[in-house]
Amino acid sequence: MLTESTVTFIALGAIFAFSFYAVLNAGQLSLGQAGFASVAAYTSVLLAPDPDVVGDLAALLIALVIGMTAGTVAAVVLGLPTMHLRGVFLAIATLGFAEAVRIFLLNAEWTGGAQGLSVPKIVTPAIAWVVLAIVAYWFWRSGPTRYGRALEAIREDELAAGAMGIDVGRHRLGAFATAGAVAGLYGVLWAYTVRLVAPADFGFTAAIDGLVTAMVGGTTMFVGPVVGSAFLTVIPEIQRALGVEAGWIRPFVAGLLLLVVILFLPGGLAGRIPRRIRVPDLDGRGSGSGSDDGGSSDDGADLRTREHAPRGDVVARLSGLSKDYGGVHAVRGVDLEVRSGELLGLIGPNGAGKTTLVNMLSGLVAPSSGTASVLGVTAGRAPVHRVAAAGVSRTFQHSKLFDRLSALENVLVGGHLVTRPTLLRRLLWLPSARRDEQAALTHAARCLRRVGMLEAATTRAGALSYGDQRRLEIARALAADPSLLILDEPAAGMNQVEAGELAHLIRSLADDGLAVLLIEHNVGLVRQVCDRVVVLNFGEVIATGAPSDVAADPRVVEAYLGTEA
Ligand SMILES: Nc1ncnc2c1ncn2[C@@H]1O[C@H](COP(=O)(O)OP(=O)(O)OP(=O)(O)O)[C@@H](O)[C@H]1O
Repeated sequence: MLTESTVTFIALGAIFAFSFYAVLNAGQLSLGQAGFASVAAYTSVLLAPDPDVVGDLAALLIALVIGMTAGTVAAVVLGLPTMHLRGVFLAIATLGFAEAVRIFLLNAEWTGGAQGLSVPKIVTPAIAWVVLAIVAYWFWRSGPTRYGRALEAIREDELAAGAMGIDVGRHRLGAFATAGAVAGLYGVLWAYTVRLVAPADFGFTAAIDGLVTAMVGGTTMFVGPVVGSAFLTVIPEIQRALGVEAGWIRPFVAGLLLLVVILFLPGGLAGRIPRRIRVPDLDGRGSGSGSDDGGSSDDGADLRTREHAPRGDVVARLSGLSKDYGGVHAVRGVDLEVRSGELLGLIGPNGAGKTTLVNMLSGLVAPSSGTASVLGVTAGRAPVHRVAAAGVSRTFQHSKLFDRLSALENVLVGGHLVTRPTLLRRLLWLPSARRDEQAALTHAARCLRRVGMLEAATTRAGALSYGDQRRLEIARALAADPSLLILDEPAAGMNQVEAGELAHLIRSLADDGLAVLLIEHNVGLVRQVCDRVVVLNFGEVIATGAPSDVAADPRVVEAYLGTEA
């Protein structure tokens, strides 16, 4: 039989685990939650009114609000200087913060030192579970929103998320602040459950406990923390029922479970629950069946969500653009214009500087000298998500898909810039949020259909064939409704039939009025589809012109195509 306190502790453990889930779901490993919880607990215990004066429930509610605010403020104050840190560096910095808070609380006089401060017991199992239900509701409703998907995209591939127009820094700080707020709730509930707030309860062991609970439960599904907490809290009960008294069994089993989860269940226990996403019925005949014919059934006009420059207008102007890496001149003094509706091929031998050039165009790499003006934005000065917002979308030489998300979810993230935020409206259950989510889904499904991949909508991106992954990257880039689409070796790894279909697709995109910059080693494909070709060699433009003229240029033949034979 579960005792009343076990039931309460399952809820508290789950709430604390949610504070880890909040950041792990966005790909950040923070161990500062115990610090946020203790700041929240002490602040609320010191500031909240006496229950004898205002009543138990009112006192607890005020304490929870104070605690949540204190936790959020602590997280933002810590997050601002540490958000550029990644992985283990962030973990160490946040752990350092939590330890500093603990040592301070231990040694300050007004905190009662190691003895702590006594607190009235107010929290009942019902209260703990109501708070848990509210926290779980937040994560349940926020998951399938534009915001929730952006966080998952950052977790899967931060660079690609930025290139889709997601402000990575702001979203990471948002996740961190959420972790602070939830840890704050936990700190207050803990204090008003155990009748005490003392530094020992918010040490390293507490942080690891929260992390293990979140990891074991699962960090990709909102029920994970509840599953993890129930599992780990119940272990001692089972032990007791079996008559085993050893106190080391729970931490031992927890450690073992963490090992098993990391080795065999990277998504945790709840990760085994399949994610469901309904593919919109685009033509009233089921999810794409019969219409998935490689892109002819959805013309470009259907995917338009914003105004574009008229055909022939310059969308990108590069002048004297150069990039040096130490002594390596990757790109040297490139002058180039790209126009709307033009399919421009960029070719050159390995190491010629093609990727570096498009990385500068898309804002990923700052030029050493020269300027690149792209759709009104100066590349190198604007962060990558601003360049994307201006209308630049791209694929990458090495696939940068969000592997654990389905094909449809990948494309939904691609539509970040052209869809409306739905988080607050979904929390309030407003019908307009449902309509907007449905519109985003339909847009994503159309993009998938455009590249002939609607039938793979629910397949995990990581499980797709190489050729399909390349097409999915194009669909994801198209979902942003770009004015300039940069394709970095899209045909790499494709067979001849697939490359032929791809050529047809790329040509149709330019015919729809898009400016397409195509980097490709497949010279046949470039000659077949491009209006104009630019050849780079050792970072310099050695030829520009119609594909047939460029192919006949002796410098190109020598530098790139080898001998004339
Ligand atoms: N981050 C970097 N640091 C140092 N050198 C770099 C970096 N990125 C590129 N380079 C160098 O710059 C040059 C151009 O590289 P880049 O990847 O742009 O060429 P590429 O034409 O795209 O080649 P490939 O066809 O093989 O992809 C190469 O000599 C490369 O080693």
